[in-house]
Amino acid sequence: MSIIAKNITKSFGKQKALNNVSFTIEKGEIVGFLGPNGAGKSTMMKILTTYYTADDGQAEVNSFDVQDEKKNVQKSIGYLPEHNPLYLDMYVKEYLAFNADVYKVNKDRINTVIDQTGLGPEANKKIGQLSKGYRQRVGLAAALLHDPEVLILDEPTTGLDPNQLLEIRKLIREIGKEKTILLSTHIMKEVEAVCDRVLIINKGTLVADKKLSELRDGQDQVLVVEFDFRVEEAFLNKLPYVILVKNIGGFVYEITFNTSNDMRPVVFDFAHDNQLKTLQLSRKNKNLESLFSELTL
Ligand SMILES: Nc1ncnc2c1ncn2[C@@H]1O[C@H](COP(=O)(O)OP(=O)(O)OP(=O)(O)O)[C@@H](O)[C@H]1O
Repeated sequence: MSIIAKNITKSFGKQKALNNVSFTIEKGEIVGFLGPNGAGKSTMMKILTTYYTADDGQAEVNSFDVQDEKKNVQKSIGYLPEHNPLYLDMYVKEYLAFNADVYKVNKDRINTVIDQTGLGPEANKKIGQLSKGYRQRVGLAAALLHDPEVLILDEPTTGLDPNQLLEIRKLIREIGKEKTILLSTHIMKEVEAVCDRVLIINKGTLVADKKLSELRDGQDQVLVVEFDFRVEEAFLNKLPYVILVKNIGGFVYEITFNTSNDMRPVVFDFAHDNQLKTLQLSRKNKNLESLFSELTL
């Protein structure tokens, strides 16, 4: 297991930033840490990176305890903080060499991480001359210098334009082939584009831990059906695989089925056989967006 968090609690004065949060992340996973502003994402990341100490609970990175084996945890982690602190007057290579000194990393690694993050064309410029997207690449390159097993990225695409955003996401996916990645964001599309799994946190509490594939191919299927006449809900309950029928106004019903078979033709035939006309029939899948708003509103 690359990351283990067990019952982590952390308060700032009266403000409980994290309340009994537990999760595990396996080697090689790319996990999105999703939550509204102030949910506790950065606090959790800072505990994992040893910047903060939890009030309660225990955490491990790469089998090292974040409290008792800080040095080993730091060696195992590459961290890109939310406000990536770069020295704008330094040249890219100079900055990476400076970091290599701090981490006592062989200078050969500089060219490797420059290649890995696609920084080549900009490597001889001053950081201050780079676009925000390239500055993020510098941050990623610095985080990768000591070849850590785990990358912790705090909102890595904030402030990037749509093209840079796609490029950085692609890069993260590429890096994720070799590393375990935990990245925080409040952009659902980001999680869908990059991650294998999502942890949703709200007001310091973990409210969901789901594989993206489960969300995509989930068993529950929700259909929104509009008939030309009122139908008793008990009548619609006769449909196969039905688990829930809800009238959502007028003659419109939300019907949940527990099957991955497409139920639209079945509902259409059922209506026809019972002298009903189907005015609308659409599939409303439980996607990340609906799950997120259900859990964090
Ligand atoms: N150093 C601190 N001192 C006092 N309160 C803090 C500190 N760090 C975080 N908090 C509070 O803890 C809560 C969680 O903050 P945190 O930064 O972890 O949230 P977040 O999910 O990362 O939010 P955002 O998406 O806005 O970055 C917030 O209410 C925040 O104000």
